[in-house]
Amino acid sequence: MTTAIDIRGVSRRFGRVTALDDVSIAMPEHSLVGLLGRNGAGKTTLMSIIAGQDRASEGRIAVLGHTPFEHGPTLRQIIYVRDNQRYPDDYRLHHVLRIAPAFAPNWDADVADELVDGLRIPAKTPLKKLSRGQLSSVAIVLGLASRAPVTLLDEPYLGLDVTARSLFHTILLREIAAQPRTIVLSTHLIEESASLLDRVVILDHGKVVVDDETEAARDSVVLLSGNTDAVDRVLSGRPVLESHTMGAMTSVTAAGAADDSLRALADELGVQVARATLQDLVSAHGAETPEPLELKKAIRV
Ligand SMILES: Nc1ncnc2c1ncn2[C@@H]1O[C@H](COP(=O)(O)OP(=O)(O)OP(=O)(O)O)[C@@H](O)[C@H]1O
Repeated sequence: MTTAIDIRGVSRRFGRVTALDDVSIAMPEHSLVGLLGRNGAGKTTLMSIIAGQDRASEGRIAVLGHTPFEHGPTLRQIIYVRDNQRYPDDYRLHHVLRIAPAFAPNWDADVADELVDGLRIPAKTPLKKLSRGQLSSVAIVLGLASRAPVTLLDEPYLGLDVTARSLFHTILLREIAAQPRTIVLSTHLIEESASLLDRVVILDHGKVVVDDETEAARDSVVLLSGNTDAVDRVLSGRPVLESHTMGAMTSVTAAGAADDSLRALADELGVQVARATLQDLVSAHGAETPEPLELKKAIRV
């Protein structure tokens, strides 16, 4: 498996803020990677470095074998569309569509036209007057019609209506099949994009806390719910990432797979065992460290 984006020991500091802290990730070629995590986790900072628009304070990065920063041939292989893309004041859609092919050697005008129609982007309105969702639609046109070998989509769903999101998914999947590419997609609409993602990277406080295939990542934790004492017994010392207690009942997201012995004990004690959704996983890794259940029980007494 070839690595398209190779990130080794990357840190990025802004004054006293450490936005990325010793990040190492190998993103395989032609995979669709979800870059997930809480607000401020470091997703945009990492995308900017992959896109060659920013430099790491430490560490190194290779995109298709080269450091992207100020390396023209590599930059031409990358499209980066971000949530706050800015355009000159007088720009309308046709300006962007005319200029884009100069920056995107694989530009496909038919894909662009199909998206412009389907997403109902107004042609005559200055871009600075477009609604939030319409601006996201322009970014999606650029992101998909560029057919760039490395496509970075930062929050592509912001403000998009449900029909537009569905069209984006359909064309994204069709486009990947027609011309495979490595895609990094950052979003907070996790369940909506979960079925698209081959892999997930979850950042928290600038560190990688999950980097795995999506299904394996979901199986790296287990959800338990039931009587607090019974849940505590089933946990048998497993680390708890997130917990909620209401009265005598507790639900937890705990580290580790749901093996046979856990299931047997849970069954015996009347504790429910469930598989985590991707959203459960992201939420758990972004949660503050919960108090031990022992302490919760003590407080209740
Ligand atoms: N230019 C900058 N100067 C100072 N701090 C910055 C700068 N850019 C980012 N940061 C800080 O770095 C951290 C990571 O920010 P980043 O934008 O990468 O997060 P994010 O995961 O994309 O968040 P969100 O989901 O809210 O978009 C935050 O604490 C942010 O305030």
